[in-house]
Amino acid sequence: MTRQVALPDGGEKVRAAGGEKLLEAAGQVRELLDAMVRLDVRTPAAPELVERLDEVLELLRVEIAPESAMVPDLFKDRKGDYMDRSPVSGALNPMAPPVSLRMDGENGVRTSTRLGLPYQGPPGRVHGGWVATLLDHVMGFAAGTVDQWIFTRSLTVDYDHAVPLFEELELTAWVEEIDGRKIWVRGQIEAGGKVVAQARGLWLPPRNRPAPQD
Ligand SMILES: CCCCCCCCCCCCCC(=O)SCCNC(=O)CCNC(=O)[C@H](O)C(C)(C)COP(=O)(O)OP(=O)(O)OC[C@H]1O[C@@H](n2cnc3c(N)ncnc32)[C@H](O)[C@@H]1OP(=O)(O)O
Repeated sequence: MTRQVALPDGGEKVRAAGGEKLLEAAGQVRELLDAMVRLDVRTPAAPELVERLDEVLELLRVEIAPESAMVPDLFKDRKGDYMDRSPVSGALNPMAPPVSLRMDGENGVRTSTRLGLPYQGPPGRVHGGWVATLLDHVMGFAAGTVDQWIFTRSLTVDYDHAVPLFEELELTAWVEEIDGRKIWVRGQIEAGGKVVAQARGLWLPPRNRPAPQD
């Protein structure tokens, strides 16, 4: 198995393919998500919001692909386009903060991000599930192989301190050990120069990859 890291390109390919406006729209929906969790329940803007969003959804209903068309074939399709829709680093997925990754030496990846209110768990802190998601994602890329999919088999997270909202978070992940198919990875999140969460995990490719056709 070739272990080679391939990082998402932050929407560069989407832009090159003429998707500039769609990226802009994804940014607007991201802003909308943030606005939704900051509105008062009795906001007088609600009726108009419903009406306008209804119009937007009507516009999209004729354009969107069926769900099944958006699920890549595990053994055939390339990962690149799919990554633009990822819930963590997908430039086109408004749920994604998004997190854009860069290399950190030969065996690691690094990123920084800042999470707002849609990601709140305990007051002022990032939801623990999202802490694990961020680590899982960044560690998955550190483990990444370009020639096939790779899955998290085990992930143990230590929540050492609060992971704060509204502050720059530094995420790093690096390969600790490779043992045949098994890739062991470590990851951590720092805030204000202190490690606030750390993780260790095991990544594996699927076992039953079919033989190449030609
Ligand atoms: C441009 C794009 C690039 C993209 C890059 C991609 C990055 C994507 C980033 C996104 C990231 C998002 C990430 C996601 O969202 S990944 C989504 C969440 N994960 C999954 O869905 C995975 C579900 N599991 C499986 O599909 C299978 O289990 C897999 C395929 C992983 C392995 O099935 P396999 O058939 O191989 O069998 P096995 O599972 O029994 O076990 C295999 C081996 O492992 C050993 N073992 C297990 N646990 C432990 C343990 N705790 N300590 C020590 N050892 C442990 C175990 O003993 C065995 O060892 P051995 O007997 O073989 O010696």
